[in-house]
Amino acid sequence: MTVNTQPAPQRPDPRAFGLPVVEQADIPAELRDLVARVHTLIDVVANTGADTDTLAEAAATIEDVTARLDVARRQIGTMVRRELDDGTAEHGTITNIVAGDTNPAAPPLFLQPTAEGVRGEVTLGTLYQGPPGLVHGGWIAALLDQAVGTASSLATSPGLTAKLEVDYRRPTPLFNPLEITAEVRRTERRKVFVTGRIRVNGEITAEANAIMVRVEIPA
Ligand SMILES: CCCCC/C=C\C/C=C\C/C=C\C/C=C\CCCC(=O)SCCNC(=O)CCNC(=O)[C@H](O)C(C)(C)COP(=O)(O)OP(=O)(O)OC[C@H]1O[C@@H](n2cnc3c(N)ncnc32)[C@H](O)[C@@H]1OP(=O)(O)O
Repeated sequence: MTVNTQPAPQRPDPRAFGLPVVEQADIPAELRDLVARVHTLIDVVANTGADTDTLAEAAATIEDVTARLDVARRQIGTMVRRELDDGTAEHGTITNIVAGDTNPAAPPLFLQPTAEGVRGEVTLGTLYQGPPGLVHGGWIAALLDQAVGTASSLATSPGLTAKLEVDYRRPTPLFNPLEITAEVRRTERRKVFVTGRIRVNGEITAEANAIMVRVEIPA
């Protein structure tokens, strides 16, 4: 059960904001496959030591593929509706940099409701590297922002991050499963106070305290 510190305000339908909504189940398997392959491609490109002929040939091929795909773009702000394990649903932008279904640059981090709030696991490679072998601090903040935002949205209603304070306690390593959790502490009018944590092998490497401000629902 999700923590509800006061009666849940009405959940806005993104269509009330003029945003299109795609059902997660309606995203074609071919697009998911493409996204996964491009995610691998980005990682390979970032780390390649291939010879210059191969690099030039690859660039030409990718230019061609890019032109073939860039024929029809989704509206900015397109949302995806995802069914969650507890039978509820959430909305997020389809290209969200942390969790977007169609974003090849996203890790992606999938969060599910728990008794306390939300929880997810993700393992990051060198695309997310800051110091050698370690996750970039900005990405640590991004993962935590996503977690506190989702916990707040599910427990109350969607909002924007007004404040995100991150304590970096231990280096967060690449290539290790990261456990990401967040829980709502309390609410005050439109403000939602949320704590988020990243753990590696049970040890907290980063902790965030955030204030989400719930968006007003248009009349
Ligand atoms: C917008 C379209 C939404 C569509 C909705 C539909 C569905 C969406 C669903 C999805 C979301 C689901 C999951 C989310 C996943 C990930 C989350 C990522 C989150 C982000 O990546 S998000 C981007 C970064 N984020 C911003 O881009 C915010 C920029 N900012 C502003 O847009 C304004 O600043 C705002 C809106 C924050 C407040 O503005 P405002 O005018 O609405 O409200 P106001 O100023 O009156 O503040 C009200 C009360 O918050 C207090 N307060 C305000 N700021 C504070 C601060 N910094 N520290 C402490 N308290 C603060 C005041 O003191 C007052 O408190 P009090 O009630 O006590 O008076």
